[in-house]
Amino acid sequence: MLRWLTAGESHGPALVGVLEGLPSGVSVTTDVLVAALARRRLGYGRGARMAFEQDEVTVLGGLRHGVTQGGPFALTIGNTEWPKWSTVMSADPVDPSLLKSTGRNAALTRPRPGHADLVGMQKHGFDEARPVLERASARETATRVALGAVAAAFLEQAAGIRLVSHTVSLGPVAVPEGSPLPHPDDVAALDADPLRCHHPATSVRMVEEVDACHKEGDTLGGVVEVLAYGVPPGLGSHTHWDRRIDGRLAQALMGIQAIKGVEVGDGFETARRRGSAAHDEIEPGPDGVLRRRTARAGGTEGGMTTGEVLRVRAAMKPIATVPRALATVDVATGEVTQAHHQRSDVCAVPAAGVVAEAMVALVLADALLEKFGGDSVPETARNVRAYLESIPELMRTHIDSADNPDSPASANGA
Ligand SMILES: Cc1cc2nc3c(=O)[nH]c(=O)nc-3n(C[C@H](O)[C@H](O)[C@H](O)COP(=O)(O)O)c2cc1C
Ligand SMILES: C=C(O[C@@H]1CC(C(=O)O)=C[C@@H](OP(=O)(O)O)[C@H]1O)C(=O)O
Repeated sequence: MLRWLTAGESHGPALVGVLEGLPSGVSVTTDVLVAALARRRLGYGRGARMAFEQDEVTVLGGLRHGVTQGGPFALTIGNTEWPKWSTVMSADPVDPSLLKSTGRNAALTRPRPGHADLVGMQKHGFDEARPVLERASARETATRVALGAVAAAFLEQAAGIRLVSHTVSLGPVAVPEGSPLPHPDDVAALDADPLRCHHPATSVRMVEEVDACHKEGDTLGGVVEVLAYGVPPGLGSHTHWDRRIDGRLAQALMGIQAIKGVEVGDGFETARRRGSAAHDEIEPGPDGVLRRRTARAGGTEGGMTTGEVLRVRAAMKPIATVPRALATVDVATGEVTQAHHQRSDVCAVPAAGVVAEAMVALVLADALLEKFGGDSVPETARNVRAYLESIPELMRTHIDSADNPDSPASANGA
């Protein structure tokens, strides 16, 4: 079992992450984590903070000379803005006069609709939103991306699984249905695109949409898709609700700030189809192993991966801190007013794609370890191979691997 925990506030000294249950022998370096974090900061429409703050990664445990040791992997990501916040966010009590002098101490009593402010204050008995928003903030997703990069390294090294994510829609602008899916080799090109969109003409329209929104003091949401190639059949289980891989992916994706919907494969569209047009018919492939004619299910059946490309989508609502501030009530005075707003992202959909990719990596790494175990990468890899070879010949299915999604060579057991 793989477990991960994060701690830390948006304007605290650092974020903290622990990944426990990872085998030894995963090759990963601080540079890999830094590169993963840089990807999360990309994307057109992000606010001022992304430009001036850096992610300072320090690995504190579980890694030696670039190879995991089998113990908990622990890291911190320093908030370089900390010196400006060290009084407001001090762990220990501070002199109130000192607090006043920071200029950052105005009580946040005008909760933002769509953010955690009001309900967080109610729930915890706080009289302002600062302690709520500090932890509700998606700054925390930096930690998940760093831990996800370790999980992704394990997936690739133990089982040849590779991931890629992209933006499929932004507000009303969507990639046309039937457009080619990105491949993991496209990650660099996707990261270079302002919206992490695989369809250049749509990306241009998305940039225009962000600009229009920005001009009008508004914000945007959108939909991201994560693809995992090379996933063996049988991760997850049909036997119990909380073992289902689709359920676990949905929980992980819905656990990202602002994600309000998850689809596996064609998702809601599938519900509009007849059964004859909804499922993936099975046929003998030219290479003698079974294939599915279509990829509507998104690589899962019965709560288990099928060997097809795993395809999941997450829908992000528009950013809650709307510059053209939304109506609210000052909970200190009862006055009808506008929500507090200093700065915010117009749109963070490209970043959400990178976070979603990290969450899928963590869930798949957990499921891979559950099925195959292994205290070291070679042991897990050996178990994966032995399992694939054990599947009777007439039952073997093609695995859509990143090396060759349609090649008979990537059929399991071959
Ligand atoms: C990468 C990322 C960046 C975000 N940036 C902002 C932001 O700048 N301003 C904001 O109000 N919300 C932002 N959000 C969304 C809030 O964190 C989220 O709406 C809030 O935590 C409330 O949770 P909920 O949307 O799940 O209800 C961002 C979310 C993500 C995933
Ligand atoms: C700092 C990050 O994202 C933040 C997420 C966020 C929110 O409300 O979720 C609000 C903004 O922070 P602030 O209110 O301080 O400007 C974003 O910048 C990050 O992703 O690293």
